[in-house]
Amino acid sequence: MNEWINRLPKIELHCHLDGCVRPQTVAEISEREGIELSADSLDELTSWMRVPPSCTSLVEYLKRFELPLQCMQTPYALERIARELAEDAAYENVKYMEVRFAPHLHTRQGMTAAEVIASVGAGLAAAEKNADIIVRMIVICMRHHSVELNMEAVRAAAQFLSKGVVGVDLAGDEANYPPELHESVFQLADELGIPVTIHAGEAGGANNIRTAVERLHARRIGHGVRLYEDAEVAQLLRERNVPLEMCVTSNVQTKAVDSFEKHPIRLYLNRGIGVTVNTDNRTVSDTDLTKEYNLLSHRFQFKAADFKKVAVRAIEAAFVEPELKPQLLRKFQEEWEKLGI
Ligand SMILES: O=c1[nH]cnc2c1ncn2[C@@H]1O[C@H](CO)[C@@H](O)[C@H]1O
Ligand SMILES: [Zn+2]
Repeated sequence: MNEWINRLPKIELHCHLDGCVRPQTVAEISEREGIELSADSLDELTSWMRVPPSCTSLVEYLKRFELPLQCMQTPYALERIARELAEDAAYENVKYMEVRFAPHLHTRQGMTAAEVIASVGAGLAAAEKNADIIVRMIVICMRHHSVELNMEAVRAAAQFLSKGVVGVDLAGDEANYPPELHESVFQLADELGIPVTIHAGEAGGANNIRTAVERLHARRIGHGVRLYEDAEVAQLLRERNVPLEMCVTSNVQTKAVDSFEKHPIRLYLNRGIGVTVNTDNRTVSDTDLTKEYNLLSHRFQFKAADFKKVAVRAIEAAFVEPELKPQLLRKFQEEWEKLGI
């Protein structure tokens, strides 16, 4: 571990709320709400919430969200989990973060999508009061949900624009649900003026990245690991200035790449593709942003200049109110100066 990496100012654009729940919090909420969990100890619970080393696909990876979701069905739970995630990130020196979640995965006990968003927003706002961090929300549409339900999610997101929500996303099983199924959903998002990011090129090919940009209005791409398959799509991203939200540990676990050695993050950075560094899911992937930065330092020869470059790119690509960006950039510059980099 390098001490200076701990102290680097950080920014995260791709982080799922339900993939980042503290196991201890799941234990306490299940106790409080009388939810029966099939784990006898905190260690066992923690191992159920993490992806096993044997994971072979995104579909298998996605099964790990069922347990935390059982404990994310009330305003209390959502508010607390959101606050804790923002506090955990602030502790790592994350200065700006976008937290994403699918409102319709949290309606099992009768909450509406708007109530879900309001609860998460309240938790994030509480963390902002106590720590030096700005946090915004991205509303996720799920690939296996109907177009109608996803349109409802987009309309709910629109209600919270400039009240914490800054974008919408499409997530879930990419291999079985191609992006074009939800073209009309993101057409609506565009009409409502909501910025779009789309998970693509993770469990599907580079063609999904093209579809996301050309037909679903994506301004950023979640993962985009398989961009290397098609030089024309890479050129499209450069021309339109569309960056990738890369999550190296998660990408190896879901087998978007076979191994760390084969991960293209360094290649993309060298070739002028916009690269940002993210965790995806802190608990499910057993990581945090500091671990990801250390991984990049040790396995991908990331130096201070590279970390600065990805941070500047992430500030540019952030969906936050544009007037906050100069202030954010200044904060990063001050911290870099303190570190002498
Ligand atoms: O890397 C990913 N790729 C695709 N879908 C994901 C990934 N991580 C999480 N989710 C999905 O997004 C939902 C809402 O947060 C999670 O429940 C999970 O199903
Ligand atoms: Zn993701």
